[in-house]
Amino acid sequence: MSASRTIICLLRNDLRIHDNEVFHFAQKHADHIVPLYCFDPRHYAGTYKYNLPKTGPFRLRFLLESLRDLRNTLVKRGSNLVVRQGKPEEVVADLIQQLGSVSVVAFHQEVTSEELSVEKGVKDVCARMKVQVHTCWGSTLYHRDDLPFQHISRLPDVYTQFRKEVESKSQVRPELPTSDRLKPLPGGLQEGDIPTPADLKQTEPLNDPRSAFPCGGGESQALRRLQHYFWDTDAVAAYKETRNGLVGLDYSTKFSPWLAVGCISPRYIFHQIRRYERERTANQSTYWVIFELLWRDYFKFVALKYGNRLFQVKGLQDKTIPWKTDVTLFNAWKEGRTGVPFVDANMRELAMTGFMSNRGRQNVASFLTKDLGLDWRMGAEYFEYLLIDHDVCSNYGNWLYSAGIGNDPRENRKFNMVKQALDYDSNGDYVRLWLPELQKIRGADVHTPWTLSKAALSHADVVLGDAYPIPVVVAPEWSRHIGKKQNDTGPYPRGRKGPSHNPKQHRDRGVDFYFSRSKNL
Ligand SMILES: Cc1cc2nc3c(=O)[nH]c(=O)nc-3n(C[C@H](O)[C@H](O)[C@H](O)COP(=O)(O)OP(=O)(O)OC[C@H]3O[C@@H](n4cnc5c(N)ncnc54)[C@H](O)[C@@H]3O)c2cc1C
Ligand SMILES: Nc1ncnc2c1ncn2[C@@H]1O[C@H](COP(=O)(O)OP(=O)(O)OP(=O)(O)O)[C@@H](O)[C@H]1O
Repeated sequence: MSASRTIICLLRNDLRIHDNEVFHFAQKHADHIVPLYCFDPRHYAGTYKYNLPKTGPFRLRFLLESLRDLRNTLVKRGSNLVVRQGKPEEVVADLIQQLGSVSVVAFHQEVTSEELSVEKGVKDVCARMKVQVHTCWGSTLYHRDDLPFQHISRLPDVYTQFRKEVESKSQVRPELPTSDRLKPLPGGLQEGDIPTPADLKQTEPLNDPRSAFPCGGGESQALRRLQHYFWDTDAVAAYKETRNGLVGLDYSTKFSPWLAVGCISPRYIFHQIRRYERERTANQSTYWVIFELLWRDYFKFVALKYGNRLFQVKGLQDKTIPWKTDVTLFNAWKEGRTGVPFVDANMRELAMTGFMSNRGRQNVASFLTKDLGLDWRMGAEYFEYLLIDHDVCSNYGNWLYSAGIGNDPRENRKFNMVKQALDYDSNGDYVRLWLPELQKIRGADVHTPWTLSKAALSHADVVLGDAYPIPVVVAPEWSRHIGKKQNDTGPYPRGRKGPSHNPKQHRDRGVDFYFSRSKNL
């Protein structure tokens, strides 16, 4: 009789049992399976350039919930989650030594250099200890091996070209089946405790009732979210119309935090969409979820193509831009105190909840890079710290795109903060939700407090430069939109003539007002 074979499944961003190739492989080839998660101390150190904490409180809480959920699921299926604190390459070496029966270490491959160096470390240990390594690919909709490009260096630099090629030439693979019972742990192995935030010297975040992402981590929650968004409410059938929303849970899928740690498989989402299209309705909205998931794929493949250039100041285009590193401006941006309400509301939402809409992210990124001229990596690292859904490729890829040194073929694209605010928060409700100090400014005037007269401000109990800042910058192009699309009369009661109805007057007064006050900055 051959000796018992144990396979260690090293889990990282694949915290699920559905459509999980690592488990699928181990179930086929092992007598015993060790599902292993390591709390890698490097994830709790500082970010690369600006030394911000690498894992913030919202993401940590979400991760701990995801691990507890995975452990429950594994226990129900006759297994358990083994948890250790330490570098994966060292933990794996200890386990191989301790168990004596390990034949293979299996894991999903990642694409960026920190993760690749962990993989190299694990491979080196395995080679030394004569244990095989089995690697899988499982984080994208389209499998890396199914891309229609001869080599990753041929990946198009423009998303639309990539999308058209994969959509016409590649197929999304079927999901892998999941076993009802998993092969057990080897005897005598301690599962280990899932740490608390305090064990990792982190704090427990508050629950803000305004959060657009009031959900918990874990595969069960992810599957429930899809059930809700697709099957219970049909919200997916209106996704394209609602996806640019700012308030509430259902304006977009909110799959991103679960996707980031692998609680849900993109292939599973894809096949559920196809089923929904067959059984309920197929429209632009159902397609658009796939369109957005393809952006996520694209940034992973971009990271494969460009390696560490994803993190470098000159970006993918090797462009030298004289970025500033002004800490006062950076702090104003971080804290939501730039004096530009649409930016500040988004930044405060992020700080209070770990989430921000896609519309918000595009705007605050454009503001940081184009209006403030700050090093894009300051923004990317701050997002890395705080975002509940941080995904290294999507985050750095989108930041490069916003900074104009990534995959955007258009030159000098810059968002107009006032136009964006008026288009996407036309009545100012989003801004008032996050900036209570501006609550009494009615309607869309809340987007441009610096253009209001002293009387209007005083009527709304706002003193600029005191409770709310004077803008740190006012871009000339904003004035084109001031006074437009206002559904309300601003801080004036209805029927009384307010100051904001004549765009020209408003513009002139706004600019004068700002520049007269700006001397005090
Ligand atoms: C500066 C900046 C930083 C970002 N950082 C991240 C990040 O760290 N992690 C992350 O998952 N997304 C990031 N995004 C992309 C996007 O904002 C989020 O994926 C989206 O807001 C998540 O909400 P949702 O799941 O409801 O998205 P939906 O609108 O429902 O989209 C469905 C899915 O498509 C994918 N997707 C949508 N838009 C994008 C995009 N622009 N790029 C890549 N994938 C996309 C996501 O997986 C998302 O869950 C960033 C965008 C910007 C502009
Ligand atoms: N998953 C990740 N998340 C965040 N940052 C990452 C990730 N992977 C890599 N990086 C960062 O990006 C950096 C890449 O930048 P850079 O090319 O300058 O590093 P390098 O290749 O180590 O060279 P150098 O020695 O010049 O710093 C890495 O050192 C790492 O800190």
